[in-house]
Amino acid sequence: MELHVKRNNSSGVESYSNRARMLISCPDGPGIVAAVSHFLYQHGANIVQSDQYTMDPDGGMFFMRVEFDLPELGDRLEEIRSLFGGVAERFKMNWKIFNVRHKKRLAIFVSKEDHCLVELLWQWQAGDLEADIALVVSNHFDMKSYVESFGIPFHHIPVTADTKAEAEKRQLEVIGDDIDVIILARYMQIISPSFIEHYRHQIINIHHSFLPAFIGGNPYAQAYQRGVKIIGATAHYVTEELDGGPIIEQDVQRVSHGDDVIELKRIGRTIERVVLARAVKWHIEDRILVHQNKTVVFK
Ligand SMILES: Nc1nc2c(c(=O)[nH]1)N[C@@H](CN(C=O)c1ccc(C(=O)N[C@@H](CCC(=O)O)C(=O)O)cc1)CN2
Repeated sequence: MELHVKRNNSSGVESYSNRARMLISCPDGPGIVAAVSHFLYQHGANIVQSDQYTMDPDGGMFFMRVEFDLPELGDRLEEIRSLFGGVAERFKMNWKIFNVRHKKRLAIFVSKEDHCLVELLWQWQAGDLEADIALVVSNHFDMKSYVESFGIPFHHIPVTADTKAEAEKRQLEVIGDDIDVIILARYMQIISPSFIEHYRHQIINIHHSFLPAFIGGNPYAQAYQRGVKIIGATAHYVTEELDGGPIIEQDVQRVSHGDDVIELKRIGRTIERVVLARAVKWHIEDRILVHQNKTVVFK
């Protein structure tokens, strides 16, 4: 079987050897940007990008994303994190600092539909996804040979209503402890609350409708019955509320009365794969902050 040789999978990460990203959310107030930028200046960092947003300025929330270069980052990151704790405490911040060189590790879950998985594999192979696809998990064998042709481990873990708890236990075992994000690429199983608790806001699903329309199963059939003139897809973080998690990205496409369910699904597949890939890329690039059940996405 021909192995899909990775082209240009460097993704440029090597050229960012001292690049870090910081994500911050906290109660809004004066002086936050000054405190963060002063702290970074004090410790020899050079800010290369900075974005911020205030939700409901009167006593609302403040969100910030900063990219910066810091000499000897690898050796100094833990010290910087420890020192920043004082600033964070002063402003009651939730915050994270990421070393860009540490590529995120993805686990992709898939059932039988291939288009979203294929899109992610193509983008990864082309070097457009700055991450490592550590493994693919599926409750069916359909995608095994295709996944393994990329040199990626494929784990078949069957799931039934009666075996879901055991199956999820096995899934957690094969995932291990160093997966940063799980992508449900048309994985057609409801994830349990206990599994979600392990990976809060680290599981991204693609729902094949323009949420909140047509929640649950068979959204294209629902759309056809409703006689819609637009269909869409929604990428969201998975929560206990089915298809109700924080929305990351959406897109739509016009349709007409002459498009039956098969045609709606065909048109929808292109939307789904593009929307999911955008959401995964933004998560990998640390562009997404979640507050209550909404996201702030610094593009
Ligand atoms: N806890 C959550 N789990 C999942 C979510 C979510 O938002 N929260 N999104 C779904 C994806 N999905 C629609 O996009 C979806 C998938 C599966 C089902 C469903 O009813 N599955 C049945 C089994 C069906 C089968 O075996 O073929 C089930 O799990 O009992 C509804 C919606 C992914 N999971």
